[in-house]
Amino acid sequence: MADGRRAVELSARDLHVSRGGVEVLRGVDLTLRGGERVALTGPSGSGKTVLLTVLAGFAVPERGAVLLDGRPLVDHGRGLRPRLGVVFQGYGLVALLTAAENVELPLLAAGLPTAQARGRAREALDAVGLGERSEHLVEELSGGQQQRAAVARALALRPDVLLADEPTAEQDVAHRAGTLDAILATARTGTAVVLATHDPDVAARCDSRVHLEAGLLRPA
Ligand SMILES: Nc1ncnc2c1ncn2[C@@H]1O[C@H](COP(=O)(O)OP(=O)(O)OP(=O)(O)O)[C@@H](O)[C@H]1O
Repeated sequence: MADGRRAVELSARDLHVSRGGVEVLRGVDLTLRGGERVALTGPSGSGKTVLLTVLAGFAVPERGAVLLDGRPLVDHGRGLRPRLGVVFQGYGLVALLTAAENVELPLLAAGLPTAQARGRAREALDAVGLGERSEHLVEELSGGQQQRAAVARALALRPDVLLADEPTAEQDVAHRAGTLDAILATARTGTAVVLATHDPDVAARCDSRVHLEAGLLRPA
């Protein structure tokens, strides 16, 4: 591993998840290793977001389990959060903080010294082309800029696993390429990346593709 991190393995076993009385996931299996970049495709409403939410530990499956390095997510306790970077639709940014403060927040929560958190935030914001806007409040940013701030927040964590839900959907062509480059580059330091996307060009840039349909995941 380039920065000394050990290889990670995230595995989902026989996931069954219902939403609104419908079984959205009907026995999903997935194994993801450090350095792998996997595109998650599937029709709108097929359950990509639901799957990412379960992989992130934000929702619990009715059946099956998600294991990080062989242990259930819940067993990792507070140590789990800095290991998982997430970019979800809606972004979850704090509107009255600046972009930089939003990126620094989880780093400080993970115990990083302030100067180091600032440095990492700056680097991540630069990587997604948001350096010049870093001192702006989130509420002053456009939708696309907010999405890039959310990507920067996940990148700055240097997570073992990066789960991203259509992370370039709001971007123009130039920013789409740059943001995608920044996300995919994390695999070089051992991060495992899952990228839900409707964009065939984005899917093509990943190492492998899985397709979710009718509750089941298959290679694409
Ligand atoms: N909280 C909820 N209550 C009821 N139904 C839900 C809930 N969350 C998701 N669903 C349903 O679960 C299914 C899967 O939704 P999900 O958002 O995971 O799809 P998706 O593949 O990410 O779609 P898209 O590509 O449009 O983002 C949909 O039918 C959706 O209506």
